Amino acid sequence: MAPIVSIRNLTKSYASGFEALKGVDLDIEEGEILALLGPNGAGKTTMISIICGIVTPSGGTVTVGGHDILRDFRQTRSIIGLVPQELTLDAFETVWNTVAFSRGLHGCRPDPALIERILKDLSLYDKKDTVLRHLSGGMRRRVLIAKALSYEPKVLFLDEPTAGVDVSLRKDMWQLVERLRAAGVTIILTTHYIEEAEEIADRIGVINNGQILLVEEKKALMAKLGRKEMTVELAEPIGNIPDTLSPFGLTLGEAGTRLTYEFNASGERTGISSLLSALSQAGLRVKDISTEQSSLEDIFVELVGTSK
Ligand SMILES: Nc1ncnc2c1ncn2[C@@H]1O[C@H](COP(=O)(O)OP(=O)(O)OP(=O)(O)O)[C@@H](O)[C@H]1O
Repeated sequence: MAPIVSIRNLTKSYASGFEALKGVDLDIEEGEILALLGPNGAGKTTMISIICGIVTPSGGTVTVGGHDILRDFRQTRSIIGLVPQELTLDAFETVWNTVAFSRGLHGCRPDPALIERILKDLSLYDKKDTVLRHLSGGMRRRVLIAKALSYEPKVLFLDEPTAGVDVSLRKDMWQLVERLRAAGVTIILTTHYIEEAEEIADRIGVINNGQILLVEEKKALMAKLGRKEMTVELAEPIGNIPDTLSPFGLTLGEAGTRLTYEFNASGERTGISSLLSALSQAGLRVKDISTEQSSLEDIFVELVGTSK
């Protein structure tokens, strides 16, 4: 199946001469959830803004649903929803009118039943007649999402949807993203919460200094780059690691009772059983064993750190 969003050699230089995007290539598949991770200033918002028609690209092409974002901007914008980072809402309008008006703006027929469902899904229905300036920041963020959903986009961009929101709203948001995916919506989100990407994304893209460092299935990424560590607690301390254990590349902790073994969790052989028998042959008694896997956060920090 052709990708729903296809980005080729996308560049952006701002008027200041700053190169925010330096030749980005990216395909986004229909129905997937892609999380874009990157430090502040990496170029995430610039990329999303270009796809949504808010910023003009300096070079390259982007198609959405097979349509060019510049030539066929009406078609592409009608299938894209954007929940921006900044809260841009009319403070004196009611929740209902804001959301219903957004649907009209996108040329869709009025559909009060749909608006009602969206507001209920976002726990906003009891606030439907409240003017926006009387809502909390978290509620206003929900209104931004309701606005973007009001015209039933096929592709939804969420630019840091949970920045500054409380834990319960974050969990609600994750559930909503799941429901939208089940309904076939493609979702691209940027986030600084790596835990969020780990929780909901199918694929992870890492962007830094205007370049995509990698795009990979979350599970494959964790398996490929994730290292596992096994810690062995010895019953009695040792001064040195016996020579017979040297092939395992162990490190000995300060107290002489903790041995650490690093292994590749996705490899055919982890070497754990041979290590355990070598320990017993060396006459070392094992008190406890634990393993730890590197998280997406460790992987991200390492990737961005080495690309500087
Ligand atoms: N209008 C502009 N004029 C000049 N430079 C800009 C403009 N907008 C953004 N930039 C610069 O482009 C770079 C990328 O910004 P962008 O907002 O795309 O990053 P981001 O990855 O979304 O960051 P954050 O995580 O902080 O939102 C930054 O260095 C920013 O200062």
